[in-house]
Amino acid sequence: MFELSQPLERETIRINSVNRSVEILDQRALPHCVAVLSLQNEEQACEAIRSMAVRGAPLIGITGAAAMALACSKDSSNKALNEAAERVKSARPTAVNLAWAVDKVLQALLSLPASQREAAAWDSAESILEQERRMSLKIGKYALGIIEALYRKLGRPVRLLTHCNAGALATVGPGTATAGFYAAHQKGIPIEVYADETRPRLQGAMTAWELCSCGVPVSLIADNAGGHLMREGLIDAVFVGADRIAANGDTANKIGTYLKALSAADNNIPFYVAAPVSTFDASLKDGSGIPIEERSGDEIRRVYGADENGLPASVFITSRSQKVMNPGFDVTPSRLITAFVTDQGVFAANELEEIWKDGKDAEQ
Ligand SMILES: CSC[C@H]1O[C@H](OP(=O)(O)O)[C@H](O)[C@@H]1O
Repeated sequence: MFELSQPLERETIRINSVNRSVEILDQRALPHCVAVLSLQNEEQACEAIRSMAVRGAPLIGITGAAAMALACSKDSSNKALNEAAERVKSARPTAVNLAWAVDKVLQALLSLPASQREAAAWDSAESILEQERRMSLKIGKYALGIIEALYRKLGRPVRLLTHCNAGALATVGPGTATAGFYAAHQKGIPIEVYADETRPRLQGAMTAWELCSCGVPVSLIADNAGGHLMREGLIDAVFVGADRIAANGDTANKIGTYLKALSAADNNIPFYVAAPVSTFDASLKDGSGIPIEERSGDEIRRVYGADENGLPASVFITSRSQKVMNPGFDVTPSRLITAFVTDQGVFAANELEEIWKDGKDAEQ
């Protein structure tokens, strides 16, 4: 069993620019089975993103950058790099981090002579990994301020709800939505986390697993229980991640996030979106333009887990021909979001232009 002694850091992906290798933690069978996959080429990296062997907006961005390095090692011509960029960006459409990272690497390479491109591609991928790790840690610092203020006000453990996995498993640091949870726990501020299981891929079970492995008190709940807990006064704040945030603050995140935001608003509970600047998309004025990924219907028809021997297994919970719909994300309007906790500070929706006035890559 893979034991987490501390938030995963650089364990979800390893990029080695010396031996030109990429290894990922295969998340498809977590927490039952832990496997590390070596990605040998761009195609394998794209499949890892499509199949959600790697998942989480920042992490798929980093994996996209690694895919570009693998592609460049094979063929560093303009044509090959541009074609690879389009293939990688199409692996999953909603998280803007993927396109941001791929385009960042592509633009860096096209400005160089072919002889310098391979080394630069691997350096760029490693640099993006390190940048996302620093962003995750900074988000934790700002989120800690919010949680600590709640603790001082309440004088008891702070009860926090989160949806999906915007944790260490979705980044290369202590996560985005969970970054403040880890920071508060490490500072000795008592918290109790409630993690939505998050049908259909049940990423929330991974949130519970990673938090529990680090000693953070966490309860896994059915998605439909979140509103009830809020109405019963059992939740003090909600922290979620994001896949793409439009200029007005409309936020795409895992399906079900919008329902949690509605419940929070109806019960006057603060609702925070935690995300690095790589998740903001200023080119979209609002959330209507955010592409929503439609995933395989089998994710609804089947449940994936482990058999009595701990080996990956799945069972059908519907007829094999059951018609289903499986949108992977929804959009929460900014009016339902209390504030955005970023690596550059905490911003209300009407302050977001502060984030990119110096350019999205304010941190070099
Ligand atoms: C910091 S992870 C952000 C975001 O990504 C997840 O989506 P998926 O598991 O499909 O890759 C989820 O929406 C998280 O909130």
